[in-house]
Amino acid sequence: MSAFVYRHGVLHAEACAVPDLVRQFGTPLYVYSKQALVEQYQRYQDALGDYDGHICYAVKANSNLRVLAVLAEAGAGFDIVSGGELERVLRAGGKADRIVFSGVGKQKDEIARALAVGIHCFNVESYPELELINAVASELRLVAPVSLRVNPNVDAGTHPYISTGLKANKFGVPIEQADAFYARAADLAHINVVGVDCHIGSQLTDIAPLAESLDSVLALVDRLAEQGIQLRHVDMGGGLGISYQDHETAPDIEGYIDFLKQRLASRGLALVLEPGRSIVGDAGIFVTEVALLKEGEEKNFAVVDGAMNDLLRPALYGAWQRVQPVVPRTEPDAGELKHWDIVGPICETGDFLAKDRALNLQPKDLLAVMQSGAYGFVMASNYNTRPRAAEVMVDGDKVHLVRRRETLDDLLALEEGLH
Ligand SMILES: Cc1ncc(COP(=O)(O)O)c(C=O)c1O
Ligand SMILES: N[C@@H](CCCC[NH3+])C(=O)O
Repeated sequence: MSAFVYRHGVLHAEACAVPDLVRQFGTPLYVYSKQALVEQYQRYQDALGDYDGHICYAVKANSNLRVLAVLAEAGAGFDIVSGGELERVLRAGGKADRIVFSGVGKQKDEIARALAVGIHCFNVESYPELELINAVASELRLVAPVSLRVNPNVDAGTHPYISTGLKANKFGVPIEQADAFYARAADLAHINVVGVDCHIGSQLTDIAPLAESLDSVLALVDRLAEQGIQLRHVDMGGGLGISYQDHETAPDIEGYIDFLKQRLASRGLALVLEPGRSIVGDAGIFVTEVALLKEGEEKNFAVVDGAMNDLLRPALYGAWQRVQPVVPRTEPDAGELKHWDIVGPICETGDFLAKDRALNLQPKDLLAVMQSGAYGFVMASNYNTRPRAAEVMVDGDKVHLVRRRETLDDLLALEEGLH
C-alpha cells in the first residue's frame, strides 16, 4: 500500500500531513517514507528467502545516509559505482562483504580502498580495468574477487539513455568475448573469478529481456564449467521498473526472483541482484509550491519553486511523473480546471517538471511530484546558484530531517580567488 495517501482531503506521508512538513521544513522538499522503503526492500529479501545470495541496493538511486542506514539495518547489501558511494555505505553501517562495485571507470585509489575493506566483488567491465585491479591487488598483496559484467546485446525496451545492454552502450564486455576474458582472468595471480554480472537497463516493465539475457549468461556459465572455470554467483543487476504512469505496471518482484532461483539452483549458483528504483522510487515525493501563474494564449504556465536542478528526470529523459495537489480543491471552491505546464524558475526551456496537466491552481498551492524517491535528489545540481532542497524521512507520525536545505554560504564556501 502506498505510504502517500489523502486523509481528510490532505496528502499525507504515512501519518504526517504534508502541509505540516512544509511549514516545518519549507519547499522544495523531498519527503521519504521509511515504511515504504523497508517494505519494498523486504519484498526482495523475502523472495530470496534462504536461497544463497545478496540483495545489493543500487546506491546511485538514492544515496542519502539515512536511506542507506535504514536498508543496512534491514540487512541489505549495496551496489556502488564510486569511492564516494563506498564511504557512504560504510558510514551508514553497511557491511563491506556485501558490497559489489560496478562502473566502467574505477580509479586506482577507489580499487585500493575497496580491496582494503574487503568488498564482496568487483564487477569488471573491460580488460584494462581487470589489469588495473590485478596490479593494485598485487601491490597490496591481496587477491581481488571479480565478476565479469557481460553485455548480452539485448534491447531492454527502455529509454535509450538508460539502456545499458546493447553493443552500442559503453557497459560491460560483449558476451562473445567473455570466454576469452575469463581464460585470461584465470591466469592473473591476484584475481579470483567468482561470478558473472549483467545489467541491461533501468525502468524495465517487461522481464522478457532479462530472461533473454539470463539465457545467454547461463550458456556462458555452462561453457566455462566445461573448461574448469566454476562460477559461484550470477548477478542480474537491477532494472525492474515502477509505475510512473497508469498504463505502466511494475513487474512482479516475487515472480521474477522465483524464476531466477529456479534457473540458478540446478547449477548451484548464488543470486545477486542490484535493485535501485524498485526499492526507493515509490518511497519518495518531491513537494514544491506554486510561485505564480502565467496564463497565455497558447500555454498556461505554473511557475513553481522547484526546478530541473532539483528533479532532473523530466528535463533529461522527457520523463512523465504524476503531479498531485497536496490539498485538492473541492466544490464549491474547486475553481476552474485548466491545463498547465509546471515549470521552474531556471533559465532553460527544458526546465519543466510536467507538461499539460489538468489542475485547479492558485498561487501558494502545494504540488507533489510522485515517485520521486529514485534518481531525484541524487541528480540535483546547483545550476542557477540554487541551493539544493531539504530531505526528510517520515516514520509513522515522526519526521527526521535527513539532509538540511543548502544555504548560499554552503554553495559559495568552496570558491576562491576574489582576494
Ligand atoms: C550496474 C547497475 N546496477 C544497478 C542499477 C540499478 O538499476 P535500477 O535502479 O533500474 O534498479 C544500475 C542503474 O541502472 C546500474 O547501472
Ligand atoms: N537516472 C535514471 C536511471 C539511471 C540508471 C543508472 N544506471 C533515471 O532517472 O531514470
